[in-house]
Amino acid sequence: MLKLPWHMVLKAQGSAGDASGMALHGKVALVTGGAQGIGRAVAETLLKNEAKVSLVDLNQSVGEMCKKDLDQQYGEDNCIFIQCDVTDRGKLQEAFQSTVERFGRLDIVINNAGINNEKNWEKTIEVNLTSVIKGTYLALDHMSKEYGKEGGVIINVSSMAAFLHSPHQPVYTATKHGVIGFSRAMADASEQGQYGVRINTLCPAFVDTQLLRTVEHEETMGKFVKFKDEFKERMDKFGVLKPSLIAEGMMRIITDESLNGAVMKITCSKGIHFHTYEPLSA
Ligand SMILES: NC(=O)C1=CN([C@@H]2O[C@H](COP(=O)(O)OP(=O)(O)OC[C@H]3O[C@@H](n4cnc5c(N)ncnc54)[C@H](O)[C@@H]3O)[C@@H](O)[C@H]2O)C=CC1
Ligand SMILES: CC/C=C\C[C@H](O)/C=C/C=C\C=C\C=C\C(=O)[C@@H](O)C/C=C\CCC(=O)O
Repeated sequence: MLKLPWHMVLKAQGSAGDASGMALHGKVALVTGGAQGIGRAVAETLLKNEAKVSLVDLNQSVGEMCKKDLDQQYGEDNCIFIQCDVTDRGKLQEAFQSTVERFGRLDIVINNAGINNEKNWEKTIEVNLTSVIKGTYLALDHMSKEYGKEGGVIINVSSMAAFLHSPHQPVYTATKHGVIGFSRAMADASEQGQYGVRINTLCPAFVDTQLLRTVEHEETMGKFVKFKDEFKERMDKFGVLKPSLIAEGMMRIITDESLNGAVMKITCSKGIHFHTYEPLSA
């Protein structure tokens, strides 16, 4: 397999770039939480690289606006928007099925939808962890060679909160730890079971999206809102990333076929890099 350095192959989002941008022609991606923020950024980069994209999101109005914008930029037949609550197993299953029926295949799944709500912490677990598990299993239903499919790649979105816990978001932090553990275990299962599906995790630091603004509000932070000043100090200290850099990291995971079980970290201080784990000792 010819392996070009990934930056030679892809058009980064938002830049003219002189890369061929043909890397993903004919590929189909499903992005949960794709209507805004990080999900929209990666959807744009996927479309720029000639993939077809299924935007799966709870927010009907924002999702329809996102699709309208992307249609204008990339043509009307290259993305669809499916209104779906990822915590609704049946609806999520239908979203996957509709995507395959519309585009004929599925190659890339990005379980990105997430919330930050310490008041309704059960919902946070449902969206950030349980639905990532559901989305991973549905992705395997449509991509795994164990079911006669052609293989593919899954990106589950965690956070640097899994490496630098904070008193402001204990349950959010727990869900992001869980995403890493589940994804690494599933990557091993995929390798040993010869599913042909690479499963990787992405851990951004602070990113300039709507989610980051929830830290100000009692209705999302509950009693932990009293720690918001410390949280904002931490944001000042570590900096805030652009969604486009997260999209760049995701494209690297998608195009580097050597990556399975990887935990990519993206921070202002170190950019795109990977967490290394000590080998298990007896
Ligand atoms: N913004 C940040 O600082 C960081 C975000 N992340 C993670 O990145 C992912 C994306 O977050 P952002 O783009 O920042 O947030 P965002 O709030 O801008 O976008 C999240 C999208 O997910 C959708 N969504 C929420 N609940 C849903 C549900 N039940 N079903 C379907 N869609 C749903 C929302 O409608 C929204 O369009 C999340 O998993 C988040 O935890 C990780 C590290 C840092
Ligand atoms: C309301 C906002 C919700 C979520 C935002 C996000 O998911 C939370 C992020 C929490 C922590 C971010 C930490 C950022 C750390 C860095 O930028 C590093 O450069 C330095 C810190 C530690 C490095 C630890 C390591 O790399 O293992």
